[in-house]
Amino acid sequence: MNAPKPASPPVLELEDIARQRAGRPAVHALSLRLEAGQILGLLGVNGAGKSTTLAMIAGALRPDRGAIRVQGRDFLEYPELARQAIGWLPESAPLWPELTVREHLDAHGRLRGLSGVPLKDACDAVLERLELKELARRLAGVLSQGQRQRLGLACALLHRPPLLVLDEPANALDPVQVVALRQLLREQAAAGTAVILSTHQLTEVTAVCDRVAILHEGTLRHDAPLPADQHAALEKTFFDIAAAGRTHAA
Ligand SMILES: Nc1ncnc2c1ncn2[C@@H]1O[C@H](COP(=O)(O)OP(=O)(O)OP(=O)(O)O)[C@@H](O)[C@H]1O
Repeated sequence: MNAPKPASPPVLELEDIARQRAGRPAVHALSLRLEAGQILGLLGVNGAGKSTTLAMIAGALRPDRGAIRVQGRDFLEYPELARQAIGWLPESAPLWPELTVREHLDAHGRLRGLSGVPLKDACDAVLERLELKELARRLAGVLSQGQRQRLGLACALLHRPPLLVLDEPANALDPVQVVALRQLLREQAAAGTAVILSTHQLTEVTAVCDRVAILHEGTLRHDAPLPADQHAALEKTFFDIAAAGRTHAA
């Protein structure tokens, strides 16, 4: 008799992670799991700990405590995983003003082990998908905010990582590009990519996420699937959590 196949580990697993910033807890006792093909929206008021959480997942900030596993492997033991398994869009995409759009993509690809034809094909694919083809030779220093954001997204997608970590991905995008981004994220999820994104916009979450987590004062207060047509219910949950925090802080 065949032995039962072991279930594959979640794409991302956070186990009781915590991080202080400037001597104060920014993220506290945070645990969650993200499976292939899920789009998780991380909501929270300013300072709730969203960017700190995403930076820890991306390997840019080390947690003070807890474990981060990507595809079942401990992230702190295998930091190279960060480059290979994760596509990260930080809050403001760090770009070199004197490099062109294509040079950015080329550099990102090389850092992730791509070269030759696969690198060229990957760059062409994201230039096309993010509508950056016409801008390929333009210097990053003269891009508009929305174009910079699209270049940041292209860098995150380039090496086709199984996990996308996107901090405010709709920032600076015009309404047409916001809709295009939603479509892109749905495509990624349909292909099995797991996505975690932070936003202040409840509409972004209800438009594209199938699960929502709400962080408040560094603590996970809500983590639940998000069925379609749940905007009103999510709005109430979010404001109840935010208002309770205000009463507590007053
Ligand atoms: N570079 C830093 N140095 C010190 N403290 C920081 C730094 N960045 C963030 N913090 C603090 O950590 C806490 C969490 O901030 P974080 O940026 O993670 O929140 P956020 O939910 O992403 O907020 P926002 O929605 O405003 O971007 C806040 O109290 C913030 O002041």
